[in-house]
Amino acid sequence: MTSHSHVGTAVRLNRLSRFRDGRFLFIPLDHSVSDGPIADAAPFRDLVRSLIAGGADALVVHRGRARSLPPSLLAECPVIMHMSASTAQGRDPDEKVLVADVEDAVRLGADAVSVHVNIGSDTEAAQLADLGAVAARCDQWGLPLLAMIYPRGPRVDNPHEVTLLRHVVNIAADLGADLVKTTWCDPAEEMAAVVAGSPIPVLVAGGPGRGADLVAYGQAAMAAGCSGLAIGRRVFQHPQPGVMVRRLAEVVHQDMGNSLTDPLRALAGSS
Ligand SMILES: O=C(CO)COP(=O)(O)O
Ligand SMILES: N[C@@H](CC=O)C(=O)O
Repeated sequence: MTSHSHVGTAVRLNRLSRFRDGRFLFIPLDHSVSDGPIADAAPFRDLVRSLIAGGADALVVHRGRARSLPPSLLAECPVIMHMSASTAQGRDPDEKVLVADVEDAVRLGADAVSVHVNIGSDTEAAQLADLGAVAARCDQWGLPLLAMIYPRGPRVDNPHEVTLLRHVVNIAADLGADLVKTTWCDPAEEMAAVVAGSPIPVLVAGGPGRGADLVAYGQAAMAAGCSGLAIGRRVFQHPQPGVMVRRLAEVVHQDMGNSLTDPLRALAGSS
């Protein structure tokens, strides 16, 4: 497990890993702001139930969305409160702005916060300033910070290029994030160099529907040394999201064999 000088941060980082093995399967559901609704209200609650039952380590949601879910449900799985927003309809969808503060997360009972930064965007400087400010606030509260940091914008030719990805994960670490989520590397074997160059655990995002098998994708990421997966669309758009989470949980927590039976049993009971 990651070492951390702040006890609160270390305790919460442990909670973010269901089996306390330093591996993470996060399911981001923040797309309702960036891209549009994920599901109607009642089906959304059912989706959350199935993701938890399937074995997600934590869910990433915006502040208001978390408040719309039953506290009893939220108590079953750590929540990472997302603090950044932009929409596909905006003048510049790469321009992420802060829409919450760290104290909101504390009031919500969240176990961590996340901030999105697009390196190479026209507003990179403001997003970096936001990341640094949130990192300082997280230090005060002992709350882990997940940086979602991508090469994305008019100055980025290839967002999957290894040198660029090595740079962005180091920016996240240098500015004070505890975990970094970025995009996959192309070719995939070079992801190991991204992980090796990062002083903090690296999680890989899913991206929109791609041809390759998602489980194989997860296996390749873990084999490259990633500490986990943060996969949104390809999980919640799957015909059986709970089943897909279960398969990915087996990939992420591969040494936890028998322990996985608990969420699996819960999944069977909820279907
Ligand atoms: O973390 C993510 C969005 O915040 C990744 O989501 P996707 O897997 O849909 O790209
Ligand atoms: N953080 C994500 C939101 C969902 O897709 C992004 O902007 O890419």
